[in-house]
Amino acid sequence: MSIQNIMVIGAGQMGAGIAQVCAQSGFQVKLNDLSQDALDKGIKGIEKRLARAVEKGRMSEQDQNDTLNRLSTTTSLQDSNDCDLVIEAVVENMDVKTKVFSELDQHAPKHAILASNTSSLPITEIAAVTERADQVIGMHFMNPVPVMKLVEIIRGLQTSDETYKAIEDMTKQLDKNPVEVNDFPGFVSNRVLMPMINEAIYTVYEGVAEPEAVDEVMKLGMNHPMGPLTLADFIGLDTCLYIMEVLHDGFGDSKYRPCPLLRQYVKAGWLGKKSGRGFYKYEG
Ligand SMILES: CC(=O)CC(=O)SCCNC(=O)CCNC(=O)[C@H](O)C(C)(C)COP(=O)(O)OP(=O)(O)OC[C@H]1O[C@@H](n2cnc3c(N)ncnc32)[C@H](O)[C@@H]1OP(=O)(O)O
Ligand SMILES: NC(=O)C1=CN([C@@H]2O[C@H](COP(=O)(O)OP(=O)(O)OC[C@H]3O[C@@H](n4cnc5c(N)ncnc54)[C@H](OP(=O)(O)O)[C@@H]3O)[C@@H](O)[C@H]2O)C=CC1
Repeated sequence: MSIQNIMVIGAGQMGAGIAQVCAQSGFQVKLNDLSQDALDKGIKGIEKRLARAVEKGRMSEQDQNDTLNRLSTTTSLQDSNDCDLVIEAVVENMDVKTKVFSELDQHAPKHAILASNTSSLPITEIAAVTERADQVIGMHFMNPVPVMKLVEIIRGLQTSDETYKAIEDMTKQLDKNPVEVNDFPGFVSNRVLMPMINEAIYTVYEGVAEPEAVDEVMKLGMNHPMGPLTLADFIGLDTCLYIMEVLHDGFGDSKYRPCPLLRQYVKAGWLGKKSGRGFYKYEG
C-alpha cells in the first residue's frame, strides 16, 4: 500500500519529533493533541529545530518552508478520516492508548494502518480493541527522534505481513533503520535499557554515589553519550516508571521492581527535563 497522509497523535517530545521527520520526508502530516496549547508548543519546537538545521547548512530554506507547509494541527481524531497511517504517541498508559485506538478505529479509513510508539505496552492488547488487529503495529522511535536512527518495529500476534512490509518501507523512507522484534514487555530496547536506568537510580537511593558520580562512571567508563540519570531525566521519569511497571507486571519477576526513589520523584511531579526537575534542575 502507498502511504501519503499521516496523523500523529500526541504533540509531546516524541509526537512532535515523529511529525517533524515524517513531514521532512515528504509526507502530509496532521499533528493531533487534546489541547491547542500542546499543539502550539509542539509546532514551535519543530520550527526551532528546522531553523537550526538551516542555520547549520543541513537544510535549505525551501525545504524548511515545504516541511512546515506539509504540517497541520487538529484536536479532533475525526480528521484521521483521510489518513493512510496513524502513529499514536500519547502517554504510556494502556487505558489511554486503548481509548484512543478504539475511537480511531471508528474514524480512520478501513485501509489505514494504526501504529503505536509505545515504549513497552503489548501491541496485541492495543490491537484487540480495534476491528483491524492485522493492521495494528508497534513503531517505536527513539528520543530525540530527528537524531536517532533506530525504529524498533513490533509485530503483534495478528499483525499481517503486508502491514509489516508497509511500515518497514516507510521507516526506510524516513531514513531510519527498522529492526523487527516480537511482542514481549519492553520489546528489546527497554527490556535492556530500563533495568540499567532503574539500577542507576538504586545506587543513588542506597547512597552508593551522587547522581553526578553515577553519570560520570557510565559516561567516562562505558562511553555512554549520556549518563543513565541524565538519560532518565531526558526520557521523562514518569515514562521510565510506567515502563518498569510494565516489565514488572508483564514478567512477574522482582528484578524489574521500580526503585522507590523513582516512584517518589514521579509523585512529587519531578518528571525530569520536561518538568524542570528530576535528578537535575533545568532552566526554562
Ligand atoms: C524510552 C524509550 O522508549 C526509548 C528511547 O528513546 S531511550 C533514549 C534513546 N536515546 C539515547 O540514548 C540518547 C543518548 N544521547 C545521545 O545520543 C546524545 O547525547 C544526543 C544525540 C542526544 C546529543 O548529542 P551530543 O553530541 O551530546 O549533543 P549535541 O552536540 O548538543 O547534539 C548533537 C546533535 O543532536 C541534535 N540534538 C540534540 N538534542 C536534540 C533534541 N532533543 N532534538 C533534536 N535534535 C537534537 C543537535 O541539534 C546536534 O545536531 P547539530 O550539531 O547538527 O545541530
Ligand atoms: N520519552 C521518550 O524518550 C520516549 C517515549 N516513548 C513513548 O512515546 C509516548 C509519548 O511519550 P512522550 O512524548 O515522552 O510523552 P509527553 O508527555 O512528552 O507527551 C505526551 C503527549 O500526549 C498528549 N496526550 C495525552 N493523552 C492524549 C490523548 N488522549 N489524545 C491526544 N493527546 C494526548 C499529552 O497531552 P497532556 O500533556 O495534556 O496530557 C502530551 O502532549 C509514550 O508511549 C512513551 O512511552 C517512546 C520512545 C521514547
